[in-house]
Amino acid sequence: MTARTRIKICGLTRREDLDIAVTAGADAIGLVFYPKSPRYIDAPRAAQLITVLPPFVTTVGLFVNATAEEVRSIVEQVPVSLLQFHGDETAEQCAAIAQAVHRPFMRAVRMGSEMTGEDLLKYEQQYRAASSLFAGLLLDAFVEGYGGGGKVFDWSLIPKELAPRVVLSGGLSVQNATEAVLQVRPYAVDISSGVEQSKGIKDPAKIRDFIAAVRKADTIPGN
Ligand SMILES: O=C(O)c1ccccc1NCC(=O)[C@H](O)[C@H](O)COP(=O)(O)O
Repeated sequence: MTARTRIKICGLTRREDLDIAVTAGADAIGLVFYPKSPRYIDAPRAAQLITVLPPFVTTVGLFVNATAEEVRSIVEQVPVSLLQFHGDETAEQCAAIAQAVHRPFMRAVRMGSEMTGEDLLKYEQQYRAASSLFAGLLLDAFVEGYGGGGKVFDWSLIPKELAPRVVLSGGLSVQNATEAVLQVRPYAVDISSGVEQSKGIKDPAKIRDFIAAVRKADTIPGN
């Protein structure tokens, strides 16, 4: 029996999309609190959206270069259980904000071509040393606008020893989901544009097909 790859569906803005994601088996949902994103959701709408969330689904609040006060204001209105820092925040800034709002956090890494496996291992070590609230790295492609770009990066950059601790993100889709899981065997996968009809509007069939493709990979023994 292979491990069950966790699944995060990011950039949700509508209740019908959240219902579909949860029913299809998503383990986490991502709410983008970055005003410049086409998937941006404000705190009142986010709070309303997740009132229907059942237990055992992680709510991830996504921030880009937000201040501690901005994060605190959101967390006071929206019961997010995990923070995702997706901007240029330092380890110390992530640690301080996470500590201030008493939430664990993921650090998104924008995987430019110069990033090496060694760099990733050092990065993880640096964040673990900075905070006991550090929950892991989310590896995303390097795109303009910080994220949600629908672009894949070179998965071979991910050290085998690190793979079981990372969230693989960036340009995942129904078409490449099985291949991504079989090649990387990540702890989790994260997707946004690959399951959309348009930015911020998810596609029910793509969500269901993506989750099915990940589940199919989980049944295939291998590396
Ligand atoms: O989703 C966005 O619009 C976004 C904007 C700015 C920073 C981060 C953003 N999304 C973060 C995510 O975790 C996305 O799921 C991740 O970048 C992957 O997106 P995609 O390549 O579209 O699957």
